[in-house]
This record gives sequence, C-alpha cells and structure tokens, in this order.
Amino acid sequence: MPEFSDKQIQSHTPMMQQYLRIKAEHADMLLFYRMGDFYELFFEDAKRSAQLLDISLTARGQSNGEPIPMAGVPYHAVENYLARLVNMGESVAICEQIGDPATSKGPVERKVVRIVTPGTVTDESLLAEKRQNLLVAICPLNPKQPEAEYAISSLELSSGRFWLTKAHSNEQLAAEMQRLEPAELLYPESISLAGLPLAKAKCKRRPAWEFEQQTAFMLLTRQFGTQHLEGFGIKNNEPTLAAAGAILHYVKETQRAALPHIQALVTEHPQDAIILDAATRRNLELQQSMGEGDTHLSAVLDKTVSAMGSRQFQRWLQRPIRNHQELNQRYDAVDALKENLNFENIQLTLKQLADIERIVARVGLRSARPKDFARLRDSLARIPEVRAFLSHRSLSYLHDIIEPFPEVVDLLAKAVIEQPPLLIRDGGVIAEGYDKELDELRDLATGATDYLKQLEQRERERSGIATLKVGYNRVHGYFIEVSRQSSEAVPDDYQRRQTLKNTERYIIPELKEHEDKVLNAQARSLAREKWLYDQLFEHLLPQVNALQKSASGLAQLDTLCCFAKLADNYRYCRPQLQKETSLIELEAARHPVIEQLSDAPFIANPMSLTPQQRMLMITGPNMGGKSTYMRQAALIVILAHMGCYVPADKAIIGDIDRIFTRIGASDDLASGRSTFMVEMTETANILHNATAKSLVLMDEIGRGTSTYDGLSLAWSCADYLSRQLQCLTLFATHYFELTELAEELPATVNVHVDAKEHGDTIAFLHKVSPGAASQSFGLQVAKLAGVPDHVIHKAKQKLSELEHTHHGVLNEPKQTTMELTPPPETTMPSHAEKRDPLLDELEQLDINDLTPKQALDILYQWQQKQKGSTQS
Ligand SMILES: Nc1ncnc2c1ncn2[C@@H]1O[C@H](COP(=O)(O)OP(=O)(O)OP(=O)(O)O)[C@@H](O)[C@H]1O
Repeated sequence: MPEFSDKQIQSHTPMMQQYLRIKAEHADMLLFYRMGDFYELFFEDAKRSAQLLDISLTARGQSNGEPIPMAGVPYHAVENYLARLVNMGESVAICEQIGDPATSKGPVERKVVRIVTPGTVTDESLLAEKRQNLLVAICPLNPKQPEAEYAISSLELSSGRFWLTKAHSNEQLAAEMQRLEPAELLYPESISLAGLPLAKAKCKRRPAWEFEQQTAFMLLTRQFGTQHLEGFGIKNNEPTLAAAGAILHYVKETQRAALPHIQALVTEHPQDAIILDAATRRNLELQQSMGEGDTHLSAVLDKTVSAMGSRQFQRWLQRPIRNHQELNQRYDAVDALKENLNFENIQLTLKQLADIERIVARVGLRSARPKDFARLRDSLARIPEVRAFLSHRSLSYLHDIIEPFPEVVDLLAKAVIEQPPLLIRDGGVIAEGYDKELDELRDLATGATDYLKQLEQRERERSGIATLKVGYNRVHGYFIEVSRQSSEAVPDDYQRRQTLKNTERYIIPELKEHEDKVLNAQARSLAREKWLYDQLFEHLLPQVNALQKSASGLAQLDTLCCFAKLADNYRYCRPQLQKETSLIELEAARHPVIEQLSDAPFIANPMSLTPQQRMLMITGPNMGGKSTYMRQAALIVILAHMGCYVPADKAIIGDIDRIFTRIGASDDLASGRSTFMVEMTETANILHNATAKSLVLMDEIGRGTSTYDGLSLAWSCADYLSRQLQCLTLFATHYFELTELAEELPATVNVHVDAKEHGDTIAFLHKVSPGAASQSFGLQVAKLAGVPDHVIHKAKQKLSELEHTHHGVLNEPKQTTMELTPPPETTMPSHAEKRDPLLDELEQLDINDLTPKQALDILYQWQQKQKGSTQS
C-alpha cells in the first residue's frame, strides 16, 4: 500500500480520499470497501486478493498518473470469500456505507463495521464445526534468560472459554502450540520470533504496551466486573496476566462490541494434566495421522453426535487430566449411561440440537442471525427431554448444569417466526402477534386494511361505473382501473396513468396520499422490526452465562455418551486408578484404532509395568507388532485420563506425569535436521525430563546411525532410563544384544512378539510372550514386502557368508561376536568379552596357601571341567 501525504490525498477524488483515510487505520489487513453491490479492494490489497482469491485485477481512476489497481467481490457472496481468506490466515476489515446515498453530499459516509481475523471469527460460515478456533497470545516472562519462561493465554471467542498457562522452556512452548493449534497468535513486538517454535504465518506483532501486566489487570477486572482476580485463583501481580490482557485488548479492538460471554479466566497448571510433548502428540497420532487417511485416534474414536460434543472430546484428548476424583466422576457417568443403555436415546436427542454454545457466543457479541434465534429456541425446547434421561445419581451433576430455559423458549417462540430468513435486513423475522405496533404498521404497509375496499365502493358510486377496481403494481403503485368503454364516465379529477389494451388506469390525489402512507409504513415497520430484534438481545444477555453452562453440560454429556458407546460396542473396561504407585497393569489390552480399522481380528496382549518390572525390552520380527504393543499402552493411559473406558479386560493405572515417545524416523527438513538428529534431540529431551512417574516409549532407538554407534547409544540409554530415571519404559529393539540387559539392569525383563515360518513365508502371531525373541525374520519380511526374488536370494547368500566369516553377526540373537567399547559405567557382555569362569577361579587362587597335592587336585578338576564343556 503506497503511503500518501495529505497533499497527495487531496489530489484524489473525494471517494478515494475517504478510502485512503479508512485504509490508513487498517494498514495491516485487507480492506473490503463497499461500493453498491460490491466490496472493492484497491492498490496492494487488490493485487494481493486477486492472487489469493483468483479474481480478476482491473483498474479504476488514477493515482500519481498511474491507474489504481482494483479488485472486487459481490456483496452477496462475501462470506465465501471471507472464509477462504481467513483460512489462509488473512484478516479483513469490512467497510460499509452507513450514510443515505439520497441525502449525501459527496461520497456516502462509510465506516468499518466488522473486522474478521482468523482467531476471532464467530460466524458459522467461517468456522470449522468440530474444531476449536483459538486466539493465542504469548509473552516471555523474563526476556533476558536464554531459556525464557512464557505466559500463554488462549481464547475461544466462539464459546467464551478463556485460559491462562505457562511454559517453562521452548520445548514446552512447542508442546503447547501443538496442543492449542492457534488460528492466530499474538506476540509483543519487543521479542524476536527467531528460534521460537511458532508457525510464523499465524503470528501477529502487537505493541508491547498491550502486554503490560498492570493494564491487563485493569482490563480483566473490568471485563469480569470484579475488584481482583483471586476468585479465579490468580494473584493480582501474576505476571502471566500480561498475555491474557493482550488477548482481551485485541478482541475488543476487532469486535467493537461488548463481550458479555467472556466471564472467567481459567488457570491451567501443566502438572494437573499428563504432559505430552509436541513429538509425542504427533507420534501417537492423537489428532493427526502421519500417513494418509483419517486414521488418528480422534477420527476413529470420536463417536459424538454434536459439534459441541466433538469439540469437548478434542479438549479432553488434548489435556488428559490427573485429578482422579474428576476422572472417577466421568467413569461413574459412563457406567450409568452404559448400564441403562440410555446413551443411544440421549444421542438421538442431542443430534437434533443446534450448536448452542456458538449461538450463545453470537448472542453475546450481538451478531446472532435470525436463524440462530430460531435454532436456539428449538434446541432449548428439547432440553427437558434430555434432562429426563439424567435421573441416575451419577448423572445428577449434569442434570444440575443443563438447565431448561422455558422463558427463553417462550420469548423466542412468540417473537420469531418458525423459519426466519437469513438476515434481519429485509425484515420478516418477528412473528405476528408479538408487537401490536409492528402488526399495525405491517397491515398498513401491505394494504391489508378496509380502506381500499371503502375507497373502491365510494368511487363506484361517484362515477357510476360498477366495474371500477382499485389495483396495485410495483411500477406504478396504486391505481383505479376502468374498462375502455367506461372511461368516458370517469370524474374530472381522475388523472390518466396508463393505457392498456382494454382498460385505462387512473390516480386521484387521495389514492396518492394513501400510497405515501403505505410506503412510509413499510419503512417504519422495518425499523420497528429491527428495534424489536435488538431488544431480543437485551432480553437474552442476562441469560448468556447460564446458557453457556448448559451448553457445556450438553457437550460433556455427548462425549460421555460417546465413551459409553465405545465401552459397550468394543468391550472397553473401567480403569482402576491408583495414586500411590506408578504402574500400568493391563489384561487383554488392544490398540483402540487398529482394533477398529483392521479387518483381521486383533490379538489382545497383557502388559505389566510395575516398580518390580519397570522396563520391558521388546524384541521380535519386523511387522511383529512391537510398536503397536507400545503405542496401545500410551493410548490406553491417555484414554483413561480423558475419563474414557479403555480397550482391555482389566486396567490398573498408577500416577503418570508425562508420556514420552521416541518413535519412527523422519527428517525435519524445515529446520535442517537429519533423521538421526531428530532422533537424538527427542532422546535427549526424554533423558533430561523423564521422572519415575513417566511412561517412556523407545522404538528402535539408534537405528539411524552405524550399527556400533546405534547399539552403544541404545544400550546406554536403556541403562540410564532404568538405573537413573527409573521410569516405566517400553523399549523395542532389533539389537538382540540388548536382551542381555535383563540380567543386568534392575527391574528389566524381556518380552517378544512371535512369528512362525512356513517354508519361505512367515505368519505373524502378534502374541507377546515372556523372554527374548529367537529369530529376526528380516529376509522373510522383505520378501513379503515384494522385494524381488533374485535380491532376496543374493541376500541369503550374503547372510550365510557373513555368518561363516564372523561366526554369527550383529543382530543375530545369541551369537554376537562383535567387540565394542562399552559406554561409560556400563558393561557390555558380548561373546568376545565373556571370560572363561576358570580364569576367574585362577585369579582368585592364593598359590602360597596351597600344598603341591592341593595344586595338583585343582589342576585335575579344571581339566575335567574343560573336557566336559568341550564335549557338551
Ligand atoms: N496385536 C495385534 N493384533 C493384530 N494385528 C496386529 C497386532 N499388532 C500389530 N498388528 C498388525 O501388524 C502391523 C505391524 O505392527 P507393528 O508396526 O507394531 O510392528 P513392528 O514389530 O513394530 O514392526 P517394525 O519392527 O518393522 O517396526 C500393524 O500395522 C498391525 O496391522
């Protein structure tokens, strides 16, 4: 956008001058400038939108001797264009004509009436139904520290939910960003984004003063109508408030409306939920699949029937809580819904409800459309039906939250017609009988009065023409119509308006007067209707808070019904939570996603991770099911902490503070990190942060480098996890050498997945059994994958060659011959290093203490032992 001096502005047409003034106030967004039936964009805005929306770029007038680039979109299709722009992360200011063109001197008065930004949209057409749309603000709490702490605040404007939390490192900031997936992210101009784990395209720089703690405190207390924030568990001098203040400031600026639906700020303490870092969220495919298709946990397990319920499911999934009391309350509810088999009936009713939560937010913002009111009315009318299902003791808390609103239903039933139009703009929304004055104006406006009949009668008598009629059309208004033959008889004051084939049409002053009155009545009736519509907001605003609570109760109920459905359809069991110890004991556990998606029956397996058995070293063939076995444990822990039953016959789950995963390998090209670097960065994160309460999944760590390096690293990591961190660890590996750790490390045992060879092929049993695997089946799996026969054949030859020359090679169970320098503080038993026990005995022998006879005896015994071992 070129910058213009005042003098240059003066050189433009008055309309362009007006545009430039408004544009200067909205420099960082696209300005949609209303001109008749179009929104026009000029200069850089025009070029940019033409490119983004694929619309044509033209020109209008001149500026500094150059044509002014222009693009436009028709006003009636604007929502569609806005949706596309917002999805691309653009913000748009919508400038309407607010003056009356008929009475304006110069250009019609215009004003920006609405600002649409990705994080603050609330219009139904601009929001994805099942996803939260969050505006997030971050600010460093101590910018001078290299590993700064951050305040993070997030707001879902479309529901009024408002949170505050903290990240203690860049790694935690990344995890929070992955969890929240901000649609728009505000940050103070004083910080540099370089090196921060943020999606730069969504970031918006804001003035530093908007992040002032004091200003924030003032804004927030004013918003909530409180003197302090202690009621929200927040101290007055809490530095993290700065981020919440910045959000509120931004929303006020963009919405230009009161925000009565933002009623509370919830502080989230990271330790209250199971912490999942960014890599773990990705690796476990909670909300996004790594491969093609929707195979992530949320896509497969979300059986909610309403958009509100679906968003609730996501919220619980994104933050699995550790409060056992709350979790047990959810389990109790699931139990009650499942036992009475009510969940299906409840979901049938819930399915018919509109998105009350978002409608209520639009009521709060005064942007609700006529259809919103109708849908709110119809949905609230169904609440008693829902409540009737909630008589069970375990559901009574929901019964209390989900209130009916008979007065609101009654008001909206009386005020709004059954199926109102999209917009209030042309009226026809308020129902007949709701307002006497409106009814009268409407009667007048539509001519539905006796006046015209009386006039017709009078004129027939006056003219003596019995066939005289009073009529109306849109072009000529009211008229008196007589047949051609009778036209001679019309009175003198009749003025001819129109001659048709068989008739003549006239007007008289009295009829003209009536016409003016009718037109006037139309305008007045529309104004009255708009006023009444505004009054509806006034009536509903005091109820916004209670309506929000009910909506939240309905969302929870839908999610709990979904849990009950999973429990019933897929035989999930109620987890038993234990506070004292960190353990996971599962009987017949299954992977919740594969179980549902795979055509083949899923093989259930037990798992026991306890203080006595903290690490499972998992071996077995490729495709055997090692990763599946590990992931299912993590998913079961997460499901249990959402309040959901879990896919197992029995599940005892102790206190878990974090879940870490080191799974899979992929380059992070964007940040220039190789596969191995990504692997090691994730490993380092685990080794630095895991505690004795953490669940750690290590899948084939070390495979990204040379075998010796990889094995050494894997060995050393296992040692550290087991001895130092003492966390619950599932360690899958193809290095069979590691199975020997079970004898050496405390609380470590081997388990393996089985496969059976049938001639040249292999059958995977997916059964997990105690002990180490005995074979690796790499070539068979390669054959199965379609590697050409001659390559497999050659590989077989090479394998046997290696076996002969190396007396057994790396990765062959129990035949390791390689020599390794063991990592510090660990001993690495390999064949080459295994000492003969005779040597130990020799070393311990005190020769000075022996008689020659005793020496001879010992020598004889050794010889016998040696003979025995070589024979066997
Ligand atoms: N318990 C099970 N029951 C049925 N099918 C299973 C089971 N476990 C795994 N599978 C199937 O086997 C496939 C391979 O499993 P998985 O990826 O866990 O093997 P893996 O041992 O980790 O293989 P690799 O070592 O090659 O990574 C899965 O995609 C799934 O379809």
